[in-house]
Amino acid sequence: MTFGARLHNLMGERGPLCVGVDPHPSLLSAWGLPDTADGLERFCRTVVTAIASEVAVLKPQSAFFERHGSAGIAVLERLVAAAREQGALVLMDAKRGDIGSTVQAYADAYVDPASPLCSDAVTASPYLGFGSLRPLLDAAAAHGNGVFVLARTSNPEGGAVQEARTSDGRNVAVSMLAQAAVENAGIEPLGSVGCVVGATLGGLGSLGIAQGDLLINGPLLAPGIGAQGAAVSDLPRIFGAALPLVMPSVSREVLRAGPDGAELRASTFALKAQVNEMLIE
Ligand SMILES: O=C(O)c1cc(=O)[nH]c(=O)n1[C@@H]1O[C@H](COP(=O)(O)O)[C@@H](O)[C@H]1O
Repeated sequence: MTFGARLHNLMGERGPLCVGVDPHPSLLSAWGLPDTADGLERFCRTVVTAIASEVAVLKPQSAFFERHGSAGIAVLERLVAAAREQGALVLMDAKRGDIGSTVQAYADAYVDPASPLCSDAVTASPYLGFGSLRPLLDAAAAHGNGVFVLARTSNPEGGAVQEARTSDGRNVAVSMLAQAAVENAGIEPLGSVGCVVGATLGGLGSLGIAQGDLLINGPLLAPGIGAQGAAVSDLPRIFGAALPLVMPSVSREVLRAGPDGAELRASTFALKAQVNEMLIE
């Protein structure tokens, strides 16, 4: 089954909330854990036990594992396996991008089942050109996995690049959305090439993005809720008719509830309820 189909089904069963696994040093400390690979392992075990059977997608942020070197990567490998055992899809937040020949190696690492880091999907930066991601898009499709391409990121600096105009007059973010839509054209029930559009953006009009540009027939990852200042209630204004494609993504706002597993679960349920309510309205 394709990633898009698996995600579509699971979003229907569990709701669209994606929880990010971002073991910041400050969070490890707040949880009473050491800033070591062992601390990381215990952090991940708690998160998986508490919520991996409740959310559609867990999104580990690779950087927080990489900073612990090979021992951290080993923890990440175990996290991927444990989360999937609980039925969650894993979106590896690695934001990789390079020339095509190197992107092939990232494809081997993140979307090929022969790799211990293979995930259901991976985030990718298209800022060496959308076409440079071709080996990753092709490998993901061949293995039934997905790719999330950065379009308009949640950080304030993103606009300087992503709102720049391309030679055809569209802005860069819209051009990325349009190219993702081409990849997903005609695929039922949902394509496997997602885009990232921050939940922090206020109104799209001022960004040169029309709501119709968001109808890419693929998932829209919307980070920025909680710690970056956006709220679930901002989503309808930003996404409008594209709301059914949106996966709101939250890391610190949920993780702060730890280390108690029951509180972590309660914080996740509270956010899931907010998201479901917003979808019904
Ligand atoms: O690809 C992402 O997930 C991402 C894209 C983006 O535009 N903004 C963004 O914050 N993220 C990631 O989403 C997570 C946000 O974490 P919190 O701000 O703690 O919820 C981090 O891991 C970011 O790297």
